Amino acid sequence: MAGGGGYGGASGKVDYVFKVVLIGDSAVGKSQLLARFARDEFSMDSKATIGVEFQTRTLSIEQKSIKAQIWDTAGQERYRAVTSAYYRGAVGAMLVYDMTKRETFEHIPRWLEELRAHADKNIVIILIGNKSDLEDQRAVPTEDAKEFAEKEGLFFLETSALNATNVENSFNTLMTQIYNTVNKKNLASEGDSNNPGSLAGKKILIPGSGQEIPAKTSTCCTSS
Ligand SMILES: Nc1nc2c(ncn2[C@@H]2O[C@H](COP(=O)(O)OP(=O)(O)OP(=O)(O)O)[C@@H](O)[C@H]2O)c(=O)[nH]1
Repeated sequence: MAGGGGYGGASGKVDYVFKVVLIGDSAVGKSQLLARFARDEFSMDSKATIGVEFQTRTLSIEQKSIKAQIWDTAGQERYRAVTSAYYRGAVGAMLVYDMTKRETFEHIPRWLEELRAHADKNIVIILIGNKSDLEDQRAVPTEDAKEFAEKEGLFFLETSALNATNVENSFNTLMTQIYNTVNKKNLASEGDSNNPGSLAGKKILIPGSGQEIPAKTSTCCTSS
């Protein structure tokens, strides 16, 4: 397991830590979306992920410092880590397919099923159609994905890790929605409890993350 610091958040206090998981078939671009978001990097000869890795980046949402802890695992079954451990504590998920490969979109319901079986029921989910730079090889019409996302109550965006289109936007959308959900938890009793698809006003359980954590005065190891 590898961890890392993201850019833009090296100092100062962190108000919240949100764990987000990336899931989807092998080679859809999960690792490269993470590399683009956490380090603003991209690699064409990206290796298949083995096991689990995570990276972090700190964002500012409504004057709060939010650390996104993004977990990436293998799409290939034989390299996958223990599923329930991967999902434990996750408050957000990116469900990724490759818009040039129809079967990766057709497998999305299976990934959603796994997610719903293992993750907190109030987890915020965004569906991502990656590789939008390859428009001439498109195999999944935007409308099909949009319709699916609406039916399942997911956010949806098409991205390109290669040219960075919508990568910031998709992580920001997810983190902002998680923040809003956590922020509104005190309104749970007034919330829309008749609508099971709605996260608004519902309490979200965040074991080990997402809670307000005390400000740190300093962290280790400044070199001079
Ligand atoms: N053209 C294009 N290629 C991409 C994009 N994102 C990723 N790729 C390429 O797609 C291949 C697979 O990307 P990865 O990020 O390793 O895929 P993954 O989903 O993490 O794969 P696993 O680790 O096996 O689950 C690599 O060759 C990437 O360079 C993109 O937005 N556009």
